[in-house]
Amino acid sequence: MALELYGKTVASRLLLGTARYPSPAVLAEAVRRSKTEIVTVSLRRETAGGKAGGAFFQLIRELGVHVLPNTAGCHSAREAVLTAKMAREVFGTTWIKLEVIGHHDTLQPDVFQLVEAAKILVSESFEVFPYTTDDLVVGEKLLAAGCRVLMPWCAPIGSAMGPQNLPALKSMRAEFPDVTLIVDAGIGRPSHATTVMELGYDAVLLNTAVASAGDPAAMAEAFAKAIEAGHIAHGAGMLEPRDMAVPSTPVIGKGVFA
Ligand SMILES: CC(=O)[C@@H](O)[C@H](O)COP(=O)(O)O
Repeated sequence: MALELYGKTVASRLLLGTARYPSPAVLAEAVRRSKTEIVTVSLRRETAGGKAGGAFFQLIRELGVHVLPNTAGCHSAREAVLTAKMAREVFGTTWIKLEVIGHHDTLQPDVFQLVEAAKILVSESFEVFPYTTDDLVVGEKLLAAGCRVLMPWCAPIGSAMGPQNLPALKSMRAEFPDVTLIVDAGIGRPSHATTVMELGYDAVLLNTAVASAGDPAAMAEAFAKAIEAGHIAHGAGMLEPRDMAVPSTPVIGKGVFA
């Protein structure tokens, strides 16, 4: 079944970041092979970098996918709101992936500033995708602010560590059964993506694991397949692990050779 995000429907459950690719051509090929329909773009990083600017944004527009601008690099609600407004002008979208970084080493979100920024942006008709921790109370506050999607981390951005707290991700899924939940950040391998999709997550957003792979386009395809596999497996109803062996071959009616 397709994924619905603020009224837009997409078939792919992979959202791809656009930073750190060896070249624009490799980025374009990775997007094609992944079959993603949504890419996230850092307005701040690109405008600050100078060299990319307009040409990079032009490339993104030509990919023919939905653009989810992000506020990467912002450290306060004020900065994030300003960046979101610039992104709305540049990309003509009310979607915004809201990142407000609070900790230098872990890039952990500042959840207080995040909630404040979300309230302001929702009141200004933005459709907010908040990058958050796996904290249930923060999740509730973001939903109360008007977010209809939550994007918990599974590990620090760029760490490739994969899910560090599966019980917390499970609780989040159980607590918010009707909310669209997208794991964002820290995924390192396709198997990590499958694991979170098997928990019933709706989608995965990742960047570094694809962009920094030896062959980013091939890795993008691997992630697309892994995410789809996890999604199908969740819907198919998986067995719970058991302590004891259960014979898979029936013993009734077997021949007796004394
Ligand atoms: C591209 C982007 O938005 C990142 O901030 C995002 O959180 C992805 O994280 P990884 O690079 O760890 O996949």
